[in-house]
Amino acid sequence: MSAQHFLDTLSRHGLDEFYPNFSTEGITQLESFIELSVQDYANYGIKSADDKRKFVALAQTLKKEGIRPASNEKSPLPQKRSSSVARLNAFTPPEKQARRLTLGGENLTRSPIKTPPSRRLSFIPKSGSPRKILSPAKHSPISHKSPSKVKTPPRIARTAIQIQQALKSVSFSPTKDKLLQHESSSDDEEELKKTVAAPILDTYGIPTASSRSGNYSKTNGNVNKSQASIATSGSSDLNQRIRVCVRKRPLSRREVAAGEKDITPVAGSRSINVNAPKVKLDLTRFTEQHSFTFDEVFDSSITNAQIYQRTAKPLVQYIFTGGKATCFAYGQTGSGKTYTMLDQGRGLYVQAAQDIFAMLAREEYAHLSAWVGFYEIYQGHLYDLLNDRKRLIPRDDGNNNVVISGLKEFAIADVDRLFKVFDHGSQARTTGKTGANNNSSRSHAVLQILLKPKKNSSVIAGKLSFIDLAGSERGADRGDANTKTRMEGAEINKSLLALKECIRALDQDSRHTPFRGSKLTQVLRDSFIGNSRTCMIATISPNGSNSEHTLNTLRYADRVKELKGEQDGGGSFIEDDLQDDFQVMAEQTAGSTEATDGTSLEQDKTDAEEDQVLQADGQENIFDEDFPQEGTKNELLATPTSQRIQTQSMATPQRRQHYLRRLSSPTDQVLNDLASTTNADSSTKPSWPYSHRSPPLPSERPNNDQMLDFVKLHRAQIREITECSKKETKLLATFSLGLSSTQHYAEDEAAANNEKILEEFEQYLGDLDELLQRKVACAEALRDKMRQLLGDDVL
Ligand SMILES: Nc1ncnc2c1ncn2[C@@H]1O[C@H](COP(=O)(O)OP(=O)(O)OP(=O)(O)O)[C@@H](O)[C@H]1O
Repeated sequence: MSAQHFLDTLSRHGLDEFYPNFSTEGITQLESFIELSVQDYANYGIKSADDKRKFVALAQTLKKEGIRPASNEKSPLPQKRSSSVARLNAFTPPEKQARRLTLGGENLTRSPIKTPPSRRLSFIPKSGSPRKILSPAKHSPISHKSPSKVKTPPRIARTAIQIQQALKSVSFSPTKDKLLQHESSSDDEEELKKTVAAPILDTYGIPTASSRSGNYSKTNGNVNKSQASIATSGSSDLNQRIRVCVRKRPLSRREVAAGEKDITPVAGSRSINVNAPKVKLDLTRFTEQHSFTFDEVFDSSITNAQIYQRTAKPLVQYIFTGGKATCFAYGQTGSGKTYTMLDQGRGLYVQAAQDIFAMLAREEYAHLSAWVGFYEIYQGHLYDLLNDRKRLIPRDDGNNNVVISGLKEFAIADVDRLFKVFDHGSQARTTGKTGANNNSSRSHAVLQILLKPKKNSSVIAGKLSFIDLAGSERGADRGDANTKTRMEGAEINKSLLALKECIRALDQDSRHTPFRGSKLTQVLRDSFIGNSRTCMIATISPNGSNSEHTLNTLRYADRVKELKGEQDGGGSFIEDDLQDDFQVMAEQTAGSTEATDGTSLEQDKTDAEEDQVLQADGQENIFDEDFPQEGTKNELLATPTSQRIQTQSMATPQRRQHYLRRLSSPTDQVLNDLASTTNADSSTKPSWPYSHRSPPLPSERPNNDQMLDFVKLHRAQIREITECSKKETKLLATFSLGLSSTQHYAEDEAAANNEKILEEFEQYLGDLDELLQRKVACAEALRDKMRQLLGDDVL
């Protein structure tokens, strides 16, 4: 009986998730399996009574079917495993177990699990059957047609499926494959002998492809030719909710001059392999081969125009149906993110804009106009690239829409105008020189193209965002020399880590997704939930010295690919909101103690330090130019709230007065309104108490959905305001602590300290100002909505 048969049997009984546990211990055949006693099961991660029952039943059935225990001389089954191994299987996620299990000869020897060689070999089928390719449909992450019904198999099961695929397809013989050539050492016999190739591994380290020695060219790359024959050529659905593509850039001149080779052969239109050069401890070189499949893989010869057709174009069409779409590039520095997304003239945004304007020229969309906003996330803060790098604040409008308070948006009529606006913004973007890229983006840049009705520019009828993320690698790897660059790198990585956490949470259907972990994730939130489409383009460098980064990028992309389609906002987020409400209440109760807690004060300090307003570069004023025409005919409403904050300015005393009056006693206001309405016509009972005017027609009254929307918005704003209040309390506590400690200084020390405390005071006021602005923005958002519901003249 073969390992395949064992796995098939487990699958038939719904127990295939345990296969990695068995095979790790060398149990790959039914004959070995039936030797196990019930007590042994726990060692293989079979913990629940139900699972145990199933296994007992399975063993009995097998025995009845005539399966006999393996012969005694063969019985290398460990009677007792070391506790570390038991722990491994009990608590290690299956994909990790699988990874440990299948990292090829090299990694197995390093693994703490000492598996007898014969057992390891039993994992490999004898014959070299042709490799079967996962069908696109099976492998594609989410079908847009019925996302809620499509269930991605849980990782554990998926891993088993992958193993199954591997078992069906793997035709290598480790003994035969021991000596394979390394592409860079073809002329050197000695080197050749020292160089070995491990089987091809997928993301999780599972062998995936035929790696018989015959499939490897003696002189050249290991998998290129063999993989070409197994290429997955079918194209994937362009309209998936989350689409993940990979783009490989060509070798640069510098890399060619340094004798670097392309180690990332593309196999067909959906698969890519990475032949990562490795060195063993004894300095023997070998190649670790990985195989990945995505929705689409673009080889280095593919142009931006071709990529556009397969990535951003479907998103353009989607936003004309009223949706939100995001296209973002992720990858290490110098891998081509900016070139792909925001290259002036060739970037995807240019082609998208051309198509958008072509669509707007159609009669059916004549009522819409296009707007553009451009900002960056640098060191944890948002800066408006079209408005003198003004600090911006992201917030949630209560409908799972991310709104950037204060963002200046410009109406654009054609691509030329967009170029000009973009050009201006690009110059304001933070770039720098890193070890890997002379013109490296040190921030995440977000270019938004919005569709708005011409008659009401406060409504967003479609939104397409292009996000050029900052490089994903560690500062040390970039060869960053100075502290500033390293700090930038740290912040970039913090945000990308937060993004990863969110992706992981979504992937695991976690109850709570930590979108608030960073500004980047706050901004990207609506790309992953609700009525949205997202296309991620993972950019990779092809050369050997970047292989680790390339693998990291591809693994990251693979995670995104597996996001489930059920994350559609809706119910679960309402529940989240409620949960948050309770949390807020609990926190409010505990609020006072928190402020005096030493740990949180320490955190406050860090927060305050992090929040230092960065020196804005002296930018020329965009409004000096003859585009876009600012403020003409009130067309420049950014987000409804933000623009008003800017133009009407809370700073005017009247407005502040008005605002405070409203905030302080809404009930009085309402009662007065009510009284005046009642007095005006005592014979008519006021059916519309908030109104100064005659009651609206029934058709104008808010319906249930609108009221529900309002409640959601209100809840979101309360959350935001509460968060601000908490920060305010911390801010206050930190500052007052510092202030009171000055009283204990001797006179001479006090003078020196005064300077410091003054600085801190300014900082404190600056931070407070920002928090107050955020609160005001919340109140304004609510009022905007109220106006929308009740009419402008009501409030
Ligand atoms: N597909 C490609 N074809 C030709 N040249 C490319 C391609 N992709 C990138 N390049 C070149 O490689 C260099 C680095 O690209 P780019 O600046 O886009 O990298 P990046 O990933 O945005 O880096 P960073 O994160 O540091 O900003 C540029 O000179 C760019 O012109």
